[in-house]
Amino acid sequence: MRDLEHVSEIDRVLKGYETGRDGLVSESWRRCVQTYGMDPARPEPAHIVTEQQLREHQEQSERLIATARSGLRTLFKQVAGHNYVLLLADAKGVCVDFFGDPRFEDDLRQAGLYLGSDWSEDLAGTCGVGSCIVTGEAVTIHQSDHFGLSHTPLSCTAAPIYDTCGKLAAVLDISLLRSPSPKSSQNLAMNLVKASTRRVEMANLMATTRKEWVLRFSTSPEFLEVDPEAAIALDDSGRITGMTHGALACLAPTGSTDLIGSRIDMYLDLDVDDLPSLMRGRPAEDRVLRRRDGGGLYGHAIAPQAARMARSPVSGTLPTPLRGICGQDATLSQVVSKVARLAPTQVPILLSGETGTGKEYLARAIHVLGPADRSFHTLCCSALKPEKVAALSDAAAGTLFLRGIEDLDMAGQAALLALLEHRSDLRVVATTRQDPAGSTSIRALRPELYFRLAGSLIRIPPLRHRQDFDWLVDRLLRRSPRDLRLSPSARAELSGRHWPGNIRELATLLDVATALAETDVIDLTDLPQASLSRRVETDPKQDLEALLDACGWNMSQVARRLGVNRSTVLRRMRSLGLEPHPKPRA
Ligand SMILES: Nc1ncnc2c1ncn2[C@@H]1O[C@H](COP(=O)(O)OP(=O)(O)OP(=O)(O)O)[C@@H](O)[C@H]1O
Repeated sequence: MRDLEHVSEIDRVLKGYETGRDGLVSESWRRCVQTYGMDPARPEPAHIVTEQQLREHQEQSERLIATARSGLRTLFKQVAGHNYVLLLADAKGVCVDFFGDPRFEDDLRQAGLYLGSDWSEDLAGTCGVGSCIVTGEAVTIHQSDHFGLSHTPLSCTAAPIYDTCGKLAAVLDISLLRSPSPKSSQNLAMNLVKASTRRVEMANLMATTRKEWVLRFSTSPEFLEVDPEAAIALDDSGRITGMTHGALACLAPTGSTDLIGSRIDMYLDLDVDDLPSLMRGRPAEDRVLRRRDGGGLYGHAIAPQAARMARSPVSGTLPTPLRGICGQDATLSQVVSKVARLAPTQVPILLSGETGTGKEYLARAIHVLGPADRSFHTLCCSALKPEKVAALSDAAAGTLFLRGIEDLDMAGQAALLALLEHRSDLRVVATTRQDPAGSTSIRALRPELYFRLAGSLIRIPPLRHRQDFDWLVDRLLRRSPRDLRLSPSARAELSGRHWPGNIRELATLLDVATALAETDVIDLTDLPQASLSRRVETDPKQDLEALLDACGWNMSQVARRLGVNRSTVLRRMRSLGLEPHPKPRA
């Protein structure tokens, strides 16, 4: 009787009557009859491929099966007690992996819930795997939703697994031989299967894109590191080379654009050089990504394995995390290429430079280039409590970042020494705002500690001495979702300022100017006064000489930077005993 009802319902649906079935089920029934020529009244046995064919299907999906297995085993453990079976089908619908209770093997085999069964829609009719392949969506095909009478006791929930190029690669199906009547009883199964496919895609992306950056997304900071919603892989130029299916919804929720091959800055206000700042080590709440359409989400970047293992970069081919440190500045370029060679080692590094010159920023890049999956521990040396240091004795291996070692008191020094004595797995990157050669506070450090901290000394020049000011301004402007540029006069005004707060001061000023600018061009009037210009104590001769160096001894350029005329520059030079060079220095 029930069989007759089922057949007559399919007949009515085909004639255009509304019977309350889900749209995707009615569509599939139509395909079964009109496209595949199936007859609902004729029971179809399960279609099982030969052993040889099964081997071929398994070989083609070998890598995906290997990646998926541990996730599927975990899922099976969660649902086994409720009599579910798990099938992994390939993109053609053939079951290539299977988890089920061996006690029901005969029943499962008969129902086609077994290795080698072919669940493609054109053979098996409306079913979880087949309909999922046709629609590309997660589906529940519950009992009489099935087209064929032999499948109507089953309840099948299936979700697609996409490869890293966005092509359907497999289907994960969770099925019950017998289930409670309401379809809603399968809502939990639907959530479980969707979460599992997301994780399989994530694991597959991580396994296949080892040489690229991976950027994971979450709409909540709490889940960013434990269960991200989606991820993409990026090459060095910021082009998307791989993705999980959810990335489309995260990056382009309103359009179904193909992400592969496009640049990340089409979707996010993000440059590939910014990726190191999205790595583990900063609180997830601070790793906000701004979408071009105005929305926001949280990002977690994972460095390419090749970059993490980089040994000695050929000049001009800096590892990605260091490319955002400097533009065309001769002094800083040398510093950065030295850092690139030191970074993959365990050598302690002491970074010196005025406040805001980017010492911590560089320290984080060094950390990224070290061994993978290590922690970044920060200690501020000013008023450092010995207990804070002692708390690190059980901390995970990684980088120990010491901010401002000139502020270390005796108790802090003793605690640090004790820590470093037994933690050779903590690589120290320390900073100081003073010149280690001339600083009395640094000279006062206990020598056995100093030599543990100052393996290699790296000096970061102040912003006013850098030749890549324009590059840095443009880089900082790109952080804004607006496409802003500086007018030439505003640029000249900024390049002439003293910048005692260095990059930090410049970044803050640009944030203010961006907020004030009424058009796409930041003009002189949008620039806040140089109110932060509390001049730092510097040697005027050394300062002017460094500026002359930065401008290749071009007087006019120096005059523009200082906001004075050329003759004033010449006068200052003479009064400080500096002679104009006959030709510009390199
Ligand atoms: N290359 C860079 N690109 C973009 N932003 C940068 C860069 N270098 C530094 N910054 C930004 O400038 C600010 C100051 O950098 P950072 O905190 O690393 O300076 P610092 O030298 O450690 O300062 P302090 O000695 O005061 O602690 C930060 O907001 C940082 O994100």
